[in-house]
Amino acid sequence: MFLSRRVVTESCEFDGGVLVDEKGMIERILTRENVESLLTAKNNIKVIDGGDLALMAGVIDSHVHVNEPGRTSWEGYVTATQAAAAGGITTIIDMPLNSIPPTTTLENLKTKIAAAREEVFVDVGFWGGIVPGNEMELHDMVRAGVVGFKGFLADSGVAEFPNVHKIELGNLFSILNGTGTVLAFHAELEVNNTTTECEGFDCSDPHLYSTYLASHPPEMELEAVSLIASYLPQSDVHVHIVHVSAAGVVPILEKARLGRIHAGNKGWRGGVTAETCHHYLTLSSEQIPAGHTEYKCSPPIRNNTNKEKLWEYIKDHRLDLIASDHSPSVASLKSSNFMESWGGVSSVQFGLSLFWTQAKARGLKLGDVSHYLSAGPAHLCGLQERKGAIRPGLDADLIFFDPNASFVVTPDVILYKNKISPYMNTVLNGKVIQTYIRGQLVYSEGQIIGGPKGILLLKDGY
Ligand SMILES: NC(=O)N[C@H]1NC(=O)NC1=O
Ligand SMILES: [Zn+2]
Ligand SMILES: [Zn+2]
Repeated sequence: MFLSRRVVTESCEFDGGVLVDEKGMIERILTRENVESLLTAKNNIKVIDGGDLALMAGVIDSHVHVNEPGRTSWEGYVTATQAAAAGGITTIIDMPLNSIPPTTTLENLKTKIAAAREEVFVDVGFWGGIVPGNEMELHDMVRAGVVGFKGFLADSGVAEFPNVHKIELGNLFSILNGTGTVLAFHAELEVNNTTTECEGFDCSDPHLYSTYLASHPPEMELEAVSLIASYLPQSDVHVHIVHVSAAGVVPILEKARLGRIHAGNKGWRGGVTAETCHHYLTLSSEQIPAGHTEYKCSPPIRNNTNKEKLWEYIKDHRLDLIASDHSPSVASLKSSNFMESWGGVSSVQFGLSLFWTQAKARGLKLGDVSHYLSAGPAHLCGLQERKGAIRPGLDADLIFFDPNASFVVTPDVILYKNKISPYMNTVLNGKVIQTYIRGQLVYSEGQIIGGPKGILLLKDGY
């Protein structure tokens, strides 16, 4: 039995307890009064009392690049999942690219599974990847239990994961129709001579962030999302836009969602959703110093006005979930040159505190955290009957969180492999005190507890 003066759900907070069964599932939610009478009636119930700490559903980070096997000097299952546990994340979903092989065939998925098994400290699910020519693999990967597929519309940054071409989109949508899977897009499309290289525009100083920002204008996102939206009327596939940076994407998606709802789509959010990431909600282009490529990601971090617009959409429930897009690399790929450096921000460990720091300052509540960081990603990944909330029948993936504590991001608190961060030496509000997966303690006050207890979220037999 977990006790707290502040049990948090999406819709309310109360003084009470969460009773967990021997399989690690939530059996009952109790008010303090009912806790007292149950404990009086039964004296063999083990009690874990968090006192005034908030008891919340564990975070689900649906967008993490683990990179194992193949680029394990960048990240790996042990370090990524330990960092996740320390950050109050109880499930991550591994992105299909940057590992070698990428998760683009059933065989490759099995290679990933073999690398991950026995190594994970939180539960791990998998995205499959879409590249030109792997259409025949998609149904097999759905049967194995991938949560969905991610494809790019522009260069992915790694050679073994080429992007999908416009001409292939129609076929892709029809192949996935009726499978119930999710089709997620990295939505950037090269427009008006934009390129990721120093071609076609003034690139005199590649050490300035403004040079990189100018090479990835909002139109790249808007055009990509408009193109994807044009396929929605003929399809029932759940479409998800990952890492939205340009706020203008949101109204385009809403129009597409409305169209689908009018056409009778009964799926979650009309089968059209979008996420944004902690870096777009915390950082702005104005503050990025020359040469500091730990801030480089794609799509890029935009200006403060854009950031505040994203927050407006969050307050109005016009975005669906928030993820980290933890995409680390070795330090040697993060030089002072924005045009050449690896694009990816490392943050898997800090998402909850990053979000809470900003959300609290804007008057949001812990229930909003559970909505965007737990329930939303659970829904996207088809895990809503298993994870993402404090509700009877779900896994007891729980955290004790101190919303009033703060800490400084320093190399010694970072558990992911390459200790690079745009948040280095900054103060974050809200501290994860303990993390439990399926009722078992995996992290407590700075320490990982015991060996890997995570499982892989796949269909039976995989
Ligand atoms: N290849 C890769 O991980 N790219 C990621 N990095 C990033 O900043 N956005 C991405 O999609
Ligand atoms: Zn991406
Ligand atoms: Zn990514």
